[in-house]
Amino acid sequence: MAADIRDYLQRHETKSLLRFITCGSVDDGKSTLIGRLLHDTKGLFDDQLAALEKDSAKHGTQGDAVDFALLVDGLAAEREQGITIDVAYRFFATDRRKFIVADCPGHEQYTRNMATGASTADVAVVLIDARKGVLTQTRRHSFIVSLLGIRHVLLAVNKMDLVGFDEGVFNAIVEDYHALADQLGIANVQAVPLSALGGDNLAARSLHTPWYGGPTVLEYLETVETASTGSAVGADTKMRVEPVETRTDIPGRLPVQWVCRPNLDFRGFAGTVCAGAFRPGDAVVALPSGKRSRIARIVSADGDLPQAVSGQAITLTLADELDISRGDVIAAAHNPPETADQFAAHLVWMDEAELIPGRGYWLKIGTRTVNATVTEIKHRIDINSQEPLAAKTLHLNEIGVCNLKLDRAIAFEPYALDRTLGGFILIDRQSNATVAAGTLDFALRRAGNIHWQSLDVDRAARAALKAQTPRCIWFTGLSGSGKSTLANRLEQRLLAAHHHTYLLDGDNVRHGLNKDLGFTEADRVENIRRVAEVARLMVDAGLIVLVSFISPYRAERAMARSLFGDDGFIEVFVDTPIELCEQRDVKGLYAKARRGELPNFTGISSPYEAPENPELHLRTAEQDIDAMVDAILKRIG
Ligand SMILES: Nc1ncnc2c1ncn2[C@@H]1O[C@H](COP(=O)(O)OS(=O)(=O)O)[C@@H](OP(=O)(O)O)[C@H]1O
Ligand SMILES: Nc1ncnc2c1ncn2[C@@H]1O[C@H](COP(=O)(O)OP(=O)(O)O)[C@@H](O)[C@H]1O
Repeated sequence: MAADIRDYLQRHETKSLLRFITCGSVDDGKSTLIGRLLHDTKGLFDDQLAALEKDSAKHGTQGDAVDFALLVDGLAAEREQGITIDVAYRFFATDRRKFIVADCPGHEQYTRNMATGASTADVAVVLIDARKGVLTQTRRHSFIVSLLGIRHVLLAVNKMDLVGFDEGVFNAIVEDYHALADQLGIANVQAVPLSALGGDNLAARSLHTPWYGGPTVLEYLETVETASTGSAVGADTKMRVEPVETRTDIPGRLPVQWVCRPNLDFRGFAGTVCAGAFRPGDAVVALPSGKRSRIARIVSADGDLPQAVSGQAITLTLADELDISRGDVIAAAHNPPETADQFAAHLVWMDEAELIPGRGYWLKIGTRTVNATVTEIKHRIDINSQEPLAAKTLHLNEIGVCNLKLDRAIAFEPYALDRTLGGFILIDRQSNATVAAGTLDFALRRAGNIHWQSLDVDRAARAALKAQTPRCIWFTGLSGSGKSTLANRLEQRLLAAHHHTYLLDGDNVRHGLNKDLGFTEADRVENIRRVAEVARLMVDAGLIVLVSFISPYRAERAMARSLFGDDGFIEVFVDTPIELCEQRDVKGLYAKARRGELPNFTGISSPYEAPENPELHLRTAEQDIDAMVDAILKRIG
C-alpha cells in the first residue's frame, strides 16, 4: 500500500494538496460520502473497487448497488461492530487538486481518533443528518475542530432526500450552525444540502435543490483556499508534496528529528520544516539553548537546495559546531519562538481513567518528549454552551483549560500561530497510551521569574559535616505489610551507628502537612508529591531520610525517584500477601474495609501497583525483621 501511495502522489506532484477530515455521528453518512467521492472522482484503485463490489454483494445494505460505506469502513472487525474505529486515510484527486481525507469515527468514545485526524487537516467536513440537526456530538466535534486550528468548515447537511429536499429544513440547520460557529470563532462555513446516498450535490449538482446556488461538495474542496503552512508531508510516505499555500514570509522553524552524523566531517540536523523558510547563510538560533550560527547547507535527497519551505524534509548543516539534539528547534535568529516550562493550555481528555492533577505524564510536542504535570485545572468547558464549569478532574471526552508544568524549558508557539510547535499529546508513562491532546495557549510568565537561589552552604558541605551519604530510602507496601516496623528498626540501627536520620511516616505526615488529604487517587498522588518534595529538602539538608508510605502508584514512585537520581533513591518493596496483612490487621482497618465502612482501601477497593524493579524486595512472610534490616544496611553501605 505504501508503494501505491508513493506512486499516486508522484503522479500528482504538481497539484496542490488539501487535507480534510470528516466528522459526524454514527449513521450520519460519512463513510457513504467519502466512498462516493472516491468513486465519482475515479479515486479508487481498481483492485479496491473490485473488492468493494465483491463485499457489497456479501455484506452490503444497498441491494445490488455498490455500498460505498464499505469502502471506508475498512477492517472486518469494525464492520461487524457497525462503527468505524480507527482514522482511515484515503487518497484521491481531480484535475485541479489532490486530497487526503481522514475519516474520523463518530462514536462518542472515539474523540481521540477525531483529534488525530484533525491535527493535520485544513478543512473539516461536518456531517449533519437533516432529520436531526445540530447535535451534542456536532458541537463537540466542531469545538475540537476550532481548538485544533481548522479554519474552514464544510457543513454537509446530509440525507436531504429524507426531508423532501426542503429548503426550510436546510436553512434552519444552517442558522443553528452559524450560531455555534460564531461562538467558536470558525469564520469560514460553507453549507451544502446533499444526499450522499444519491450523490446529490456531491460531485454533481442536484436537480432536487433548485433553490441552492452554492458549490457542490467537490467544487468547494477543489477551490477552498486555506492558510495551510505545511501540514502536507505524509510521515509514512517520506514524500514532499506542496501544501495548498506555502508561506515563506514567516520566520523559519525546524524541529530537529535526528542528528545525522555519517562521518566525522558531516554533522547535519534532519527534520521537516514546520513553518516559514530557510536559506543558506540565514542566521539561526538553536532552542532552548539559545546558541547562534548560520546555515551552511540545506541538504535533501535531490542534492543541495537554495531554499527549504514548510513541509519539506531536509537536513541542515551549520557554520559552527553547536550542541543540538533531537527535540531542539532551529529557528530564524531574528524572530525565534519563546521558550518556557509552564503554560496555560486546552486539553481534550481521551482516556477512560480520569486526569490526575499532579501526576507525571509524557508530553510530546514537535519532536520533543518531556515530563509534564497538570498543576491545576482551571475549569472544564460545557460543550453545549461553551460556558466554563468548575472541575477537579477531566473525564473521557471532556475539554478543559489547565496549567501545565514541564521538567525543562521547550521552544514553543501558541497553537493559534503554529500547530506543530503549539500542539501536543499527553502519554501515560506506564501504559504508553495517548491520554490527551492539547494546545498551548501561552506561557505563564511566573515560570521565568522564579529562580533557584544558589546558596553558599550546599548539600555536600552539610553531608560532609555529618560524615554520611544523604539518601532517600523509600518503603512501599500494603497497609500492615510492615513498612513502619522495618523503617523504625532501620532508623534505630542507623542512629546507633551515629547517622543523622529522619523518618517520614504516612500516618504521621497525614496528621499535619497532609491533613487536608484523603484516599482518593488524586489525594494520594498529591500526598506522595508533597512527601517526596519534603524528603528531597531533607536529603539536601544532609540527612538519611526514611519514607514509609503505601505509595501505591508506580507513576508517583517514579516521580519521587526522579527527584533524587538513581544513586540517591532506594526503593524497598515491603512485600506481604494481603491475606497476611489482613490477618495482622494492626489497626482493624481491613475488617472495617471488608464491612464496607472504609472506602478506597488499598488492596480491597483501591489498587496497589507493585514495584517492578525495586532496589530491595523484602518478603516479610519469609524473613525476620532484623535479617531484612541487615539487607537494607548492606545495600546502603
Ligand atoms: N482507605 C485507606 N487506604 C489505605 N490506608 C488507609 C486508608 N484509610 C486510612 N488509612 C491509613 O492511612 C495510612 C496510609 O497512608 P499513606 O499516606 O501511606 O497512603 S498513600 O501512600 O497515600 O496511599 C495507612 O497506614 P499504614 O497501615 O501504616 O500503611 C492506614 O493506617
Ligand atoms: N517480618 C516482618 N516484618 C515486618 N513486620 C512484621 C513482620 N512479621 C510480623 N510483622 C508485624 O506486622 C505488623 C506490620 O505493621 P506496620 O509496620 O504498622 O505496617 P505498615 O506500616 O506497612 O502499615 C506489625 O505488627 C509487625 O510486628
